[in-house]
Amino acid sequence: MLEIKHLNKTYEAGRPALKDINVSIGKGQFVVILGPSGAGKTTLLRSINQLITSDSGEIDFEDQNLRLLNKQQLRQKRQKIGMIFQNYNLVERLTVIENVLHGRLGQKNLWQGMFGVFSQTEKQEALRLLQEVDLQGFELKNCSDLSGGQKQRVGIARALMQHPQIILCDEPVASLDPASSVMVLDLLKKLTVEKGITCIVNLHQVDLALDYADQIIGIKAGAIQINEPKSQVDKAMLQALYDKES
Ligand SMILES: Nc1ncnc2c1ncn2[C@@H]1O[C@H](COP(=O)(O)OP(=O)(O)OP(=O)(O)O)[C@@H](O)[C@H]1O
Repeated sequence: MLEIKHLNKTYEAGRPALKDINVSIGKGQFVVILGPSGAGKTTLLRSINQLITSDSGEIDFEDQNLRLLNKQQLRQKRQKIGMIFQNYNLVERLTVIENVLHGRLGQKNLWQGMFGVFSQTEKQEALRLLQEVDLQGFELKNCSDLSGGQKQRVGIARALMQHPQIILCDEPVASLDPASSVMVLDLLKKLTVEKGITCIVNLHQVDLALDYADQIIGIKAGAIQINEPKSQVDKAMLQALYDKES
């Protein structure tokens, strides 16, 4: 469902951050991107929905190369690609339900967006999604009053409000304690299994990658070093990925 072909990216005056990346990702897969700090994980993830502009190559989704779309076309495709972030990217002064409804902003015109015009159906869906992420009763709390794990679950509900086919997760558990990390990753895994949503997840924790991934992409110095189903990934491959010498 997502094909990345010959993708390259060099930041201004830097060495290449992505070098000829070729990856194929199937529907409903839980894909973990691993690699040392500075390897290019965030650049790869954010290049998929064009938050970072790559230099060449293809990102094929629904038979279209996302790199070649105009603004309007890209806006439509981005609706199908949700994103969650290490720092949650919520509007802290707004309530939980308002933040979830923001997942629909991409489908609103400027006027509707500015005045927060949401239908009864959308509000009911937001309530249902908050139940799904186990946050019933929190609807009217301000996001600033939530724990990190709760904030990340609001972020997931907001992404689901878009009806995404893919969710990009940029270090979603890096700021969370172990119990909250498991809760968030369990939830993401459930989305892949039960809804067929593809989750592409940058992680620093190899143990969690091995617990949750269907496919592991290992990236080092901007190049793919591992691209395998988890069952094919062994300790030596992971050691080499993080080894400074190899
Ligand atoms: N905006 C930028 N301008 C210039 N160079 C950048 C920029 N963002 C990233 N880089 C460089 O690109 C390379 C890849 O960075 P990236 O953030 O993608 O790595 P990463 O694997 O996500 O790292 P980490 O695990 O530390 O978050 C690094 O050498 C980094 O310094």
